Amino acid sequence: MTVNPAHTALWPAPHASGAVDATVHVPGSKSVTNRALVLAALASEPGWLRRPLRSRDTLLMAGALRAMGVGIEEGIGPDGTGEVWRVLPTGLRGPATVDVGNAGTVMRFLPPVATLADGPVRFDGDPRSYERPLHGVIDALRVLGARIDDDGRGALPLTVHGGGALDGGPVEIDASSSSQFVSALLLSGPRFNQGVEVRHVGSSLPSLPHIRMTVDMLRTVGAQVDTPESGGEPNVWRVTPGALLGRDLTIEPDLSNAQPFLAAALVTGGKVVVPAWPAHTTQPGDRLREIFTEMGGSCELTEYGLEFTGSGAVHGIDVDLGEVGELTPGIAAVAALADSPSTLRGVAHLRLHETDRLAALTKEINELGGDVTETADGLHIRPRRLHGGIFHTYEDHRMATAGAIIGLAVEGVQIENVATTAKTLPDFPELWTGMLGA
Ligand SMILES: O=C(O)C1=C[C@@H](OP(=O)(O)O)[C@@H](O)[C@H](O)C1
Ligand SMILES: C=C(OP(=O)(O)O)C(=O)O
Repeated sequence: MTVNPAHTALWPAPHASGAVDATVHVPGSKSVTNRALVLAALASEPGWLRRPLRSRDTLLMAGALRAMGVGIEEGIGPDGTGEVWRVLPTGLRGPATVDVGNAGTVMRFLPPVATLADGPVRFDGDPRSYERPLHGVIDALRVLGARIDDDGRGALPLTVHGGGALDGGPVEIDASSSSQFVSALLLSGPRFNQGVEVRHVGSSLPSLPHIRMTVDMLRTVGAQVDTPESGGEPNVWRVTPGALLGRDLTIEPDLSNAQPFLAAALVTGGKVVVPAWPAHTTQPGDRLREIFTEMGGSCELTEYGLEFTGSGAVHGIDVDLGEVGELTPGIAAVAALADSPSTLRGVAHLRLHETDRLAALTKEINELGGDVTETADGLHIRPRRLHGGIFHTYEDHRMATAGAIIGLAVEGVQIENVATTAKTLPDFPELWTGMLGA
């Protein structure tokens, strides 16, 4: 077996010698970019994405759509203000091969798209992608009329035998392991002959803001969507069949990727400004304004962006993160440095994310001298004096950024495979050292 040297490399996490004071331009949102790509590919006319995120997950999405015949031209905007991608939809083609990497958005959002292709589309990905839940999408698509070959586990790898169209209609799913099952079916829903009606029948449903993001973006491209919030039944989303418009969309900064930078202000008692923080957004990262304020900071949202200031004190928190699970690693890192214990709840489904995030956070923080225990649905974190050591990342971008947060306050932390941040934030090491003025 060959070992990728990048995966074993150790990155000395910079220690902050004082309060940070920086403006950090955070690249575009992964979740918005990948939804925008899918919707543009399904539209009946060309569309544009301004300031898309260029990272492993979004390049995998673009590559997969290209493999199915979609034109995606990458260029620079006429005003020189950043990247613009022009998406030229076509009749979707098979045979095609899709590499999903370890991108939840690619492995879940694209099998429904592939049912519309005129031939087989083979899906494969990183070893971890075989373990991540996909049954909600596979089973639902079969009910809606699709032919899918998998190995019987309801997971990757698989082949969707696109027939050029899909009946669609009503379907029940259990999306308690991932909100992305619901988003996946809704995003392609307008292109199914009968649209789609998704009824979630599971015990809980994580990441609701991400489902709202899907609904909002569908409506922006002209789809008609009925939701529990618009007066419909609880846990039922209905998408009417119809053509989608090509739009000119500007992608918001990734607020979940803003997290480590805001955390830096919090743990060093400094100040970080994130320009272009949206006044209204469905991104879960917007909840950081409230969560990090409760943990000791304060913030001001202006037309320019978000200014977040640490007070010098960091407090523990008792919080249900079920709606904003992807914020858990960064919150756990801050909680390990706080002046009181924390309980993070509602995130059992994180065991099936990029890695088992609850186990990984527990192990890595404890190996630096911490006192973290796993609960059935989260973590108990009792802050202790931490020491340096290797912080393993398990090919999880948010483990790497969590380790960097701890490294600000604890000397001698080394992050193994910081390059794994390329999943959603390839510039992380440069942005981090830039913030610290190094
Ligand atoms: O739809 C999306 O863009 C996402 C939904 C969430 O997934 P889960 O509901 O599987 O947690 C989130 O954690 C992931 O980072 C992005
Ligand atoms: C869970 C995450 O990613 P994915 O889209 O692969 O599910 C994440 O980014 O925290």
